[in-house]
Amino acid sequence: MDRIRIRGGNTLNGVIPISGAKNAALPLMIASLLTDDTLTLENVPHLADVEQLIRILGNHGVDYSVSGKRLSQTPANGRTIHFTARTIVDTTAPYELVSKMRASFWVIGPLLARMHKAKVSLPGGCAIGTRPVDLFIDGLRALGATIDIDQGYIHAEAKGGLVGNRFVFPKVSVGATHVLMMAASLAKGETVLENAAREPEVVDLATCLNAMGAKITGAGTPTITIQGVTALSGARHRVLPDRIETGTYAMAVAMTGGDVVLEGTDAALLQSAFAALRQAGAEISQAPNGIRVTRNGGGVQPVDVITDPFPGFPTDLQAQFMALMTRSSGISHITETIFENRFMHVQELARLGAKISLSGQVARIEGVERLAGAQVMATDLRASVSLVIAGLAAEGETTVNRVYHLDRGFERLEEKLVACGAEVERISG
Ligand SMILES: CC(=O)N[C@H]1[C@@H](OP(=O)(O)OP(=O)(O)OC[C@H]2O[C@@H](n3ccc(=O)[nH]c3=O)[C@H](O)[C@@H]2O)O[C@H](CO)[C@@H](O)[C@@H]1O
Ligand SMILES: C=C(OP(=O)(O)O)C(=O)O
Repeated sequence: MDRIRIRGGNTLNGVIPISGAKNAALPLMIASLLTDDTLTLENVPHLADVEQLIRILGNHGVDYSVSGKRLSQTPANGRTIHFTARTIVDTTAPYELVSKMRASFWVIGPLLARMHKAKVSLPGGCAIGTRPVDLFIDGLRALGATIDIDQGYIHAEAKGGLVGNRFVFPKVSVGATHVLMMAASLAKGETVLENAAREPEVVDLATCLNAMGAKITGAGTPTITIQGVTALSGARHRVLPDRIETGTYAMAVAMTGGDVVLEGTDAALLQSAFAALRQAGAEISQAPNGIRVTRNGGGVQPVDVITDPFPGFPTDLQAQFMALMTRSSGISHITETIFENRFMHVQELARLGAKISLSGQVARIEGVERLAGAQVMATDLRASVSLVIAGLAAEGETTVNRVYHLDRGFERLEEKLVACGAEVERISG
Protein backbone atom coordinates (compact mmCIF):
# COMPACT_ATOMS: atom_id res chain seq x y z
CA MET A 1 0.00 0.00 0.00
CA ASP A 2 1.35 3.46 -0.90
CA ARG A 3 2.75 5.78 1.75
CA ILE A 4 3.55 9.49 1.71
CA ARG A 5 6.86 10.60 3.21
CA ILE A 6 7.25 14.22 4.26
CA ARG A 7 10.32 16.03 5.46
CA GLY A 8 8.88 18.98 7.38
CA GLY A 9 10.10 22.50 7.91
CA ASN A 10 9.85 24.19 4.51
CA THR A 11 7.56 27.13 3.85
CA LEU A 12 5.22 26.90 0.84
CA ASN A 13 5.70 29.39 -1.98
CA GLY A 14 4.33 29.35 -5.51
CA VAL A 15 1.14 28.50 -7.36
CA ILE A 16 -1.24 25.60 -6.74
CA PRO A 17 -3.89 24.89 -9.40
CA ILE A 18 -7.19 23.95 -7.78
CA SER A 19 -9.01 21.00 -9.34
CA GLY A 20 -12.70 20.52 -10.05
CA ALA A 21 -14.67 19.61 -6.94
CA LYS A 22 -15.01 15.91 -6.17
CA ASN A 23 -18.27 16.55 -4.33
CA ALA A 24 -19.74 18.35 -7.34
CA ALA A 25 -18.34 16.03 -10.02
CA LEU A 26 -19.89 12.93 -8.43
CA PRO A 27 -23.56 14.07 -8.42
CA LEU A 28 -23.08 15.72 -11.84
CA MET A 29 -21.85 12.43 -13.29
CA ILE A 30 -24.83 10.64 -11.71
CA ALA A 31 -27.17 13.15 -13.38
CA SER A 32 -26.13 11.64 -16.73
CA LEU A 33 -28.45 8.72 -15.87
CA LEU A 34 -31.43 11.07 -16.26
CA THR A 35 -31.15 11.45 -20.04
CA ASP A 36 -30.47 9.35 -23.14
CA ASP A 37 -28.50 12.31 -24.52
CA THR A 38 -24.84 13.16 -23.82
CA LEU A 39 -23.86 15.11 -20.71
CA THR A 40 -20.43 16.68 -21.14
CA LEU A 41 -18.60 17.66 -17.98
CA GLU A 42 -15.50 19.85 -18.06
CA ASN A 43 -12.93 20.18 -15.27
CA VAL A 44 -13.52 16.66 -13.94
CA PRO A 45 -10.79 15.83 -11.40
CA HIS A 46 -8.71 12.69 -11.74
CA LEU A 47 -9.56 10.94 -8.47
CA ALA A 48 -10.16 7.40 -7.30
CA ASP A 49 -13.80 8.25 -6.49
CA VAL A 50 -14.39 9.54 -10.01
CA GLU A 51 -12.89 6.41 -11.55
CA GLN A 52 -14.98 4.23 -9.24
CA LEU A 53 -18.16 6.09 -10.17
CA ILE A 54 -17.35 5.67 -13.85
CA ARG A 55 -17.31 1.90 -13.20
CA ILE A 56 -20.60 2.08 -11.31
CA LEU A 57 -22.30 4.13 -14.04
CA GLY A 58 -20.90 1.75 -16.67
CA ASN A 59 -22.73 -1.06 -14.91
CA HIS A 60 -26.01 0.80 -15.52
CA GLY A 61 -25.15 1.33 -19.20
CA VAL A 62 -23.45 4.74 -19.21
CA ASP A 63 -20.79 5.06 -21.94
CA TYR A 64 -18.07 7.62 -21.44
CA SER A 65 -15.26 9.13 -23.46
CA VAL A 66 -12.53 11.52 -22.43
CA SER A 67 -11.49 14.43 -24.62
CA GLY A 68 -8.92 17.17 -24.33
CA LYS A 69 -5.29 16.89 -23.40
CA ARG A 70 -3.93 14.74 -20.65
CA LEU A 71 -4.52 16.20 -17.24
CA SER A 72 -0.81 16.58 -16.54
CA GLN A 73 -0.53 18.92 -19.53
CA THR A 74 -3.48 21.08 -18.51
CA PRO A 75 -3.28 21.21 -14.74
CA ALA A 76 -5.85 23.94 -14.21
CA ASN A 77 -8.42 22.58 -16.61
CA GLY A 78 -9.04 18.98 -15.66
CA ARG A 79 -10.56 16.55 -18.07
CA THR A 80 -13.61 16.87 -20.24
CA ILE A 81 -15.68 13.68 -20.08
CA HIS A 82 -18.76 12.85 -22.13
CA PHE A 83 -21.32 10.59 -20.43
CA THR A 84 -24.13 8.95 -22.41
CA ALA A 85 -26.81 6.72 -20.87
CA ARG A 86 -28.56 5.84 -24.15
CA THR A 87 -30.32 2.93 -22.46
CA ILE A 88 -30.24 1.85 -18.84
CA VAL A 89 -29.23 -1.78 -18.97
CA ASP A 90 -29.36 -2.54 -15.25
CA THR A 91 -31.25 -0.82 -12.42
CA THR A 92 -29.30 -2.64 -9.71
CA ALA A 93 -26.31 -1.02 -8.01
CA PRO A 94 -24.51 -3.93 -6.35
CA TYR A 95 -22.82 -4.03 -2.94
CA GLU A 96 -19.36 -4.68 -4.44
CA LEU A 97 -19.47 -1.30 -6.19
CA VAL A 98 -21.59 0.87 -3.88
CA SER A 99 -19.86 -0.14 -0.65
CA LYS A 100 -16.66 1.63 -1.75
CA MET A 101 -18.12 5.14 -1.80
CA ARG A 102 -21.04 6.93 -0.28
CA ALA A 103 -22.08 9.01 -3.28
CA SER A 104 -22.68 5.97 -5.50
CA PHE A 105 -25.87 5.36 -3.50
CA TRP A 106 -27.24 8.53 -5.10
CA VAL A 107 -27.93 6.67 -8.37
CA ILE A 108 -31.19 5.68 -6.67
CA GLY A 109 -32.73 9.08 -7.55
CA PRO A 110 -32.16 9.11 -11.33
CA LEU A 111 -32.85 5.36 -11.72
CA LEU A 112 -36.16 5.68 -9.94
CA ALA A 113 -37.10 8.82 -11.88
CA ARG A 114 -36.22 7.44 -15.31
CA MET A 115 -36.82 3.69 -14.96
CA HIS A 116 -39.39 3.80 -12.13
CA LYS A 117 -37.40 1.22 -10.19
CA ALA A 118 -34.02 0.74 -8.56
CA LYS A 119 -32.28 -1.78 -6.34
CA VAL A 120 -29.34 -0.15 -4.62
CA SER A 121 -27.02 -1.51 -1.95
CA LEU A 122 -26.76 0.48 1.26
CA PRO A 123 -23.70 2.72 0.85
CA GLY A 124 -20.13 2.81 2.18
CA GLY A 125 -17.86 5.87 2.24
CA CYS A 126 -15.67 7.49 4.86
CA ALA A 127 -16.15 5.88 8.29
CA ILE A 128 -16.97 9.11 10.09
CA GLY A 129 -20.31 8.21 11.61
CA THR A 130 -23.31 5.94 11.15
CA ARG A 131 -24.47 7.85 8.07
CA PRO A 132 -28.04 6.53 7.77
CA VAL A 133 -30.20 6.91 4.63
CA ASP A 134 -33.57 7.59 6.28
CA LEU A 135 -33.90 11.05 4.71
CA PHE A 136 -33.50 9.60 1.21
CA ILE A 137 -36.13 6.97 1.95
CA ASP A 138 -38.60 9.44 3.46
CA GLY A 139 -38.04 11.95 0.65
CA LEU A 140 -38.46 9.39 -2.15
CA ARG A 141 -41.55 8.00 -0.41
CA ALA A 142 -42.95 11.54 -0.36
CA LEU A 143 -42.56 11.52 -4.16
CA GLY A 144 -44.66 8.35 -4.34
CA ALA A 145 -42.00 5.61 -4.29
CA THR A 146 -42.55 2.38 -2.40
CA ILE A 147 -39.38 1.36 -0.61
CA ASP A 148 -38.36 -1.85 1.12
CA ILE A 149 -35.03 -2.79 2.64
CA ASP A 150 -33.99 -6.40 2.27
CA GLN A 151 -30.61 -8.09 2.72
CA GLY A 152 -28.68 -4.83 2.61
CA TYR A 153 -30.45 -3.51 -0.47
CA ILE A 154 -33.02 -0.77 -0.92
CA HIS A 155 -35.72 -1.85 -3.35
CA ALA A 156 -37.50 1.23 -4.68
CA GLU A 157 -40.36 1.36 -7.12
CA ALA A 158 -42.64 4.05 -8.51
CA LYS A 159 -45.19 2.39 -10.80
CA GLY A 160 -46.46 5.10 -13.13
CA GLY A 161 -43.59 7.43 -12.16
CA LEU A 162 -42.76 9.79 -9.31
CA VAL A 163 -45.17 12.56 -8.35
CA GLY A 164 -44.14 15.98 -7.04
CA ASN A 165 -44.79 16.83 -3.39
CA ARG A 166 -43.61 19.05 -0.54
CA PHE A 167 -40.86 17.53 1.60
CA VAL A 168 -39.34 19.11 4.68
CA PHE A 169 -35.91 17.75 5.57
CA PRO A 170 -35.82 17.23 9.35
CA LYS A 171 -32.03 17.62 9.08
CA VAL A 172 -29.89 19.21 6.37
CA SER A 173 -28.45 16.58 4.04
CA VAL A 174 -26.32 17.32 1.00
CA GLY A 175 -26.76 13.88 -0.55
CA ALA A 176 -30.51 13.67 0.03
CA THR A 177 -30.92 17.15 -1.46
CA HIS A 178 -28.99 16.07 -4.58
CA VAL A 179 -31.08 12.90 -4.93
CA LEU A 180 -34.47 14.53 -4.43
CA MET A 181 -33.59 17.36 -6.82
CA MET A 182 -32.65 14.82 -9.51
CA ALA A 183 -35.68 12.62 -8.84
CA ALA A 184 -38.14 15.53 -8.77
CA SER A 185 -36.82 16.86 -12.08
CA LEU A 186 -38.59 13.98 -13.86
CA ALA A 187 -41.59 13.72 -11.46
CA LYS A 188 -45.10 14.81 -12.42
CA GLY A 189 -45.91 18.30 -11.12
CA GLU A 190 -44.22 20.49 -8.53
CA THR A 191 -41.86 19.49 -5.71
CA VAL A 192 -40.89 21.85 -2.92
CA LEU A 193 -37.90 20.89 -0.77
CA GLU A 194 -37.71 22.75 2.54
CA ASN A 195 -34.62 22.93 4.76
CA ALA A 196 -32.57 21.83 1.75
CA ALA A 197 -28.76 21.87 1.78
CA ARG A 198 -27.30 25.14 0.49
CA GLU A 199 -23.83 23.86 -0.40
CA PRO A 200 -22.27 25.27 -3.61
CA GLU A 201 -22.24 21.71 -5.00
CA VAL A 202 -26.07 21.66 -4.75
CA VAL A 203 -26.18 24.91 -6.73
CA ASP A 204 -23.78 23.44 -9.29
CA LEU A 205 -25.98 20.38 -9.77
CA ALA A 206 -29.12 22.55 -10.11
CA THR A 207 -27.36 24.72 -12.71
CA CYS A 208 -26.42 21.64 -14.72
CA LEU A 209 -29.91 20.09 -14.40
CA ASN A 210 -31.44 23.36 -15.61
CA ALA A 211 -29.06 23.33 -18.59
CA MET A 212 -30.45 19.84 -19.28
CA GLY A 213 -33.98 21.26 -19.32
CA ALA A 214 -35.02 20.91 -15.66
CA LYS A 215 -36.99 23.69 -13.99
CA ILE A 216 -35.33 24.29 -10.62
CA THR A 217 -35.39 27.52 -8.65
CA GLY A 218 -34.07 28.39 -5.20
CA ALA A 219 -30.94 26.19 -5.15
CA GLY A 220 -28.54 27.78 -2.66
CA THR A 221 -31.47 28.75 -0.39
CA PRO A 222 -33.29 26.48 2.10
CA THR A 223 -36.31 26.19 -0.25
CA ILE A 224 -35.85 24.58 -3.65
CA THR A 225 -38.77 24.35 -6.06
CA ILE A 226 -38.74 21.89 -8.94
CA GLN A 227 -41.35 21.77 -11.72
CA GLY A 228 -41.13 18.26 -13.15
CA VAL A 229 -40.56 17.83 -16.89
CA THR A 230 -41.15 14.73 -19.04
CA ALA A 231 -37.60 14.42 -20.36
CA LEU A 232 -34.17 15.95 -19.95
CA SER A 233 -31.62 16.55 -22.70
CA GLY A 234 -27.84 16.61 -22.84
CA ALA A 235 -25.81 19.64 -21.80
CA ARG A 236 -22.27 20.89 -21.31
CA HIS A 237 -21.26 21.96 -17.81
CA ARG A 238 -18.04 22.92 -16.04
CA VAL A 239 -17.49 21.43 -12.57
CA LEU A 240 -16.96 24.17 -9.99
CA PRO A 241 -13.59 24.49 -8.19
CA ASP A 242 -13.00 22.29 -5.16
CA ARG A 243 -13.57 24.46 -2.07
CA ILE A 244 -12.30 21.74 0.25
CA GLU A 245 -9.05 21.38 -1.70
CA THR A 246 -8.80 25.19 -1.72
CA GLY A 247 -9.29 25.41 2.04
CA THR A 248 -6.87 22.54 2.65
CA TYR A 249 -3.99 24.23 0.81
CA ALA A 250 -4.84 27.56 2.44
CA MET A 251 -4.50 25.85 5.82
CA ALA A 252 -1.24 24.24 4.75
CA VAL A 253 0.18 27.69 3.94
CA ALA A 254 -1.10 29.08 7.23
CA MET A 255 0.67 26.15 8.92
CA THR A 256 4.07 26.39 7.23
CA GLY A 257 4.14 30.10 6.42
CA GLY A 258 4.83 31.31 2.90
CA ASP A 259 3.02 32.84 -0.03
CA VAL A 260 0.88 30.79 -2.41
CA VAL A 261 -1.64 31.60 -5.13
CA LEU A 262 -4.48 29.08 -5.30
CA GLU A 263 -5.30 29.24 -8.97
CA GLY A 264 -8.74 28.92 -10.54
CA THR A 265 -10.75 29.02 -7.33
CA ASP A 266 -13.19 31.39 -5.70
CA ALA A 267 -13.09 32.91 -2.20
CA ALA A 268 -16.90 33.16 -2.11
CA LEU A 269 -17.02 29.37 -1.69
CA LEU A 270 -15.18 29.53 1.62
CA GLN A 271 -16.22 32.57 3.58
CA SER A 272 -16.48 31.02 7.05
CA ALA A 273 -13.30 28.96 6.69
CA PHE A 274 -11.38 32.00 5.44
CA ALA A 275 -12.73 34.09 8.33
CA ALA A 276 -11.28 31.51 10.74
CA LEU A 277 -7.98 31.40 8.83
CA ARG A 278 -7.65 35.19 8.95
CA GLN A 279 -8.24 35.10 12.70
CA ALA A 280 -5.52 32.46 12.89
CA GLY A 281 -3.07 34.86 11.25
CA ALA A 282 -3.21 34.16 7.51
CA GLU A 283 -3.68 36.92 4.97
CA ILE A 284 -6.08 36.08 2.18
CA SER A 285 -6.53 38.33 -0.83
CA GLN A 286 -7.85 38.21 -4.35
CA ALA A 287 -5.23 37.36 -7.00
CA PRO A 288 -5.75 37.92 -10.75
CA ASN A 289 -6.78 34.28 -11.34
CA GLY A 290 -7.47 32.96 -7.88
CA ILE A 291 -6.72 33.61 -4.23
CA ARG A 292 -3.45 34.54 -2.58
CA VAL A 293 -2.74 33.12 0.87
CA THR A 294 0.25 34.33 2.89
CA ARG A 295 1.62 34.05 6.37
CA ASN A 296 4.96 35.71 6.77
CA GLY A 297 6.18 35.74 10.33
CA GLY A 298 3.80 36.04 13.26
CA GLY A 299 2.56 32.85 14.87
CA VAL A 300 -0.68 30.93 14.52
CA GLN A 301 -3.41 32.32 16.78
CA PRO A 302 -5.89 30.00 18.52
CA VAL A 303 -9.39 30.11 17.00
CA ASP A 304 -12.56 28.26 18.03
CA VAL A 305 -14.72 26.81 15.25
CA ILE A 306 -17.98 24.88 15.05
CA THR A 307 -18.76 22.85 11.95
CA ASP A 308 -22.12 23.49 10.34
CA PRO A 309 -23.86 23.02 7.00
CA PHE A 310 -22.99 25.68 4.39
CA PRO A 311 -22.45 28.60 4.84
CA GLY A 312 -21.00 27.44 8.16
CA PHE A 313 -17.51 26.06 8.72
CA PRO A 314 -17.30 22.84 6.63
CA THR A 315 -16.89 19.53 8.41
CA ASP A 316 -14.64 18.51 5.50
CA LEU A 317 -12.08 21.10 6.70
CA GLN A 318 -12.33 20.28 10.40
CA ALA A 319 -9.37 17.88 10.53
CA GLN A 320 -7.14 20.23 8.53
CA PHE A 321 -8.00 23.17 10.81
CA MET A 322 -7.24 21.01 13.83
CA ALA A 323 -3.81 20.26 12.40
CA LEU A 324 -3.23 24.01 12.11
CA MET A 325 -4.42 24.64 15.65
CA THR A 326 -1.89 22.14 17.05
CA ARG A 327 0.75 24.84 16.41
CA SER A 328 -1.24 27.81 17.75
CA SER A 329 -0.01 29.95 20.60
CA GLY A 330 -2.87 29.03 22.93
CA ILE A 331 -5.96 26.89 23.44
CA SER A 332 -8.64 26.39 20.80
CA HIS A 333 -11.83 24.36 20.63
CA ILE A 334 -13.28 22.59 17.60
CA THR A 335 -16.87 21.37 17.77
CA GLU A 336 -18.00 18.80 15.21
CA THR A 337 -21.78 18.93 14.72
CA ILE A 338 -22.24 17.03 11.44
CA PHE A 339 -20.69 13.58 11.98
CA GLU A 340 -20.52 11.87 15.37
CA ASN A 341 -17.24 10.05 14.70
CA ARG A 342 -15.05 12.51 12.85
CA PHE A 343 -12.16 12.82 15.26
CA MET A 344 -10.12 9.80 14.17
CA HIS A 345 -7.20 12.08 13.29
CA VAL A 346 -6.81 13.13 16.94
CA GLN A 347 -4.81 10.09 18.04
CA GLU A 348 -2.67 10.26 14.89
CA LEU A 349 -1.92 13.98 15.39
CA ALA A 350 -0.93 13.06 18.96
CA ARG A 351 1.82 10.80 17.55
CA LEU A 352 3.39 13.96 16.14
CA GLY A 353 3.27 15.63 19.54
CA ALA A 354 -0.10 17.42 19.38
CA LYS A 355 -1.95 17.96 22.66
CA ILE A 356 -5.64 17.33 22.05
CA SER A 357 -8.34 16.13 24.42
CA LEU A 358 -11.87 15.14 23.47
CA SER A 359 -15.09 15.67 25.34
CA GLY A 360 -18.04 14.43 23.30
CA GLN A 361 -18.16 16.43 20.10
CA VAL A 362 -15.66 19.05 21.30
CA ALA A 363 -11.90 18.84 20.82
CA ARG A 364 -9.65 21.02 22.99
CA ILE A 365 -6.35 21.73 21.34
CA GLU A 366 -3.44 23.12 23.30
CA GLY A 367 -0.96 24.55 20.83
CA VAL A 368 2.59 23.22 21.05
CA GLU A 369 5.83 24.86 19.95
CA ARG A 370 7.03 21.92 17.93
CA LEU A 371 5.68 18.83 16.27
CA ALA A 372 8.08 15.96 15.60
CA GLY A 373 7.83 13.60 12.63
CA ALA A 374 6.53 10.06 13.17
CA GLN A 375 4.73 7.18 11.45
CA VAL A 376 0.99 7.88 11.26
CA MET A 377 -2.03 6.14 9.79
CA ALA A 378 -4.56 7.77 7.47
CA THR A 379 -8.06 6.88 8.69
CA ASP A 380 -10.31 8.76 6.27
CA LEU A 381 -10.02 11.25 3.45
CA ARG A 382 -9.80 14.59 5.25
CA ALA A 383 -8.05 13.06 8.28
CA SER A 384 -5.33 11.87 5.89
CA VAL A 385 -4.62 15.31 4.56
CA SER A 386 -4.61 16.80 8.06
CA LEU A 387 -1.67 14.49 8.79
CA VAL A 388 0.10 15.76 5.68
CA ILE A 389 -0.41 19.35 6.86
CA ALA A 390 0.96 18.50 10.29
CA GLY A 391 3.87 16.65 8.68
CA LEU A 392 4.78 19.73 6.64
CA ALA A 393 5.40 21.64 9.87
CA ALA A 394 6.86 18.79 11.94
CA GLU A 395 10.58 18.49 12.51
CA GLY A 396 12.11 15.53 10.72
CA GLU A 397 10.32 12.85 8.77
CA THR A 398 6.64 11.93 8.85
CA THR A 399 5.28 8.90 7.02
CA VAL A 400 1.56 8.80 6.36
CA ASN A 401 0.50 5.19 5.85
CA ARG A 402 -2.60 3.92 4.01
CA VAL A 403 -2.91 6.88 1.69
CA TYR A 404 -5.54 5.37 -0.59
CA HIS A 405 -8.06 7.59 1.21
CA LEU A 406 -6.09 10.61 0.03
CA ASP A 407 -6.35 9.52 -3.59
CA ARG A 408 -10.14 9.60 -3.32
CA GLY A 409 -10.18 13.37 -2.96
CA PHE A 410 -6.84 15.06 -3.67
CA GLU A 411 -5.54 15.18 -7.21
CA ARG A 412 -1.74 15.02 -7.53
CA LEU A 413 -1.23 16.19 -3.96
CA GLU A 414 2.52 15.47 -3.81
CA GLU A 415 3.15 17.21 -7.12
CA LYS A 416 1.25 20.34 -6.08
CA LEU A 417 3.07 20.57 -2.73
CA VAL A 418 6.52 19.83 -4.17
CA ALA A 419 6.03 22.61 -6.75
CA CYS A 420 5.71 25.00 -3.80
CA GLY A 421 8.88 23.84 -2.07
CA ALA A 422 7.66 21.02 0.16
CA GLU A 423 9.63 17.79 0.48
CA VAL A 424 6.95 15.19 -0.12
CA GLU A 425 7.24 11.86 -1.88
CA ARG A 426 5.06 8.85 -2.50
CA ILE A 427 6.51 5.47 -1.70
CA SER A 428 4.73 2.81 -3.71
CA GLY A 429 3.98 -0.70 -2.53
C1 LIG B 1 -19.75 13.10 -1.72
C2 LIG B 1 -20.13 14.23 -0.85
O1 LIG B 1 -20.61 15.25 -1.31
N1 LIG B 1 -19.91 14.07 0.46
C3 LIG B 1 -20.17 15.16 1.34
C4 LIG B 1 -21.62 15.12 1.79
O2 LIG B 1 -21.83 13.85 2.38
P1 LIG B 1 -23.31 13.38 2.66
O3 LIG B 1 -24.20 13.86 1.58
O4 LIG B 1 -23.21 11.93 2.89
O5 LIG B 1 -23.63 14.12 4.01
P2 LIG B 1 -25.04 14.63 4.54
O6 LIG B 1 -25.13 16.09 4.33
O7 LIG B 1 -26.10 13.76 3.96
O8 LIG B 1 -24.92 14.32 6.09
C5 LIG B 1 -25.17 15.30 7.07
C6 LIG B 1 -25.69 14.63 8.32
O9 LIG B 1 -27.00 14.09 8.04
C7 LIG B 1 -27.05 12.75 8.44
N2 LIG B 1 -27.99 12.04 7.56
C8 LIG B 1 -27.84 12.09 6.21
C9 LIG B 1 -28.71 11.42 5.39
C10 LIG B 1 -29.75 10.67 5.96
O10 LIG B 1 -30.56 10.02 5.28
N3 LIG B 1 -29.87 10.65 7.32
C11 LIG B 1 -29.02 11.33 8.14
O11 LIG B 1 -29.17 11.29 9.37
C12 LIG B 1 -25.61 12.26 8.32
O12 LIG B 1 -25.38 11.09 9.08
C13 LIG B 1 -24.85 13.44 8.83
O13 LIG B 1 -24.85 13.45 10.22
O14 LIG B 1 -21.86 16.17 2.72
C14 LIG B 1 -21.07 16.07 3.93
C15 LIG B 1 -21.50 17.19 4.83
O15 LIG B 1 -21.14 18.42 4.31
C16 LIG B 1 -19.60 16.11 3.59
O16 LIG B 1 -18.86 15.86 4.75
C17 LIG B 1 -19.25 15.05 2.55
O17 LIG B 1 -17.95 15.26 2.09
C1 LIG C 1 -16.69 12.48 3.66
C2 LIG C 1 -16.31 12.68 2.41
O1 LIG C 1 -16.65 11.91 1.34
P1 LIG C 1 -17.82 10.80 1.30
O2 LIG C 1 -19.10 11.52 1.59
O3 LIG C 1 -17.75 10.31 -0.12
O4 LIG C 1 -17.49 9.73 2.29
C3 LIG C 1 -15.45 13.82 2.05
O5 LIG C 1 -15.40 14.18 0.86
O6 LIG C 1 -14.80 14.38 2.96
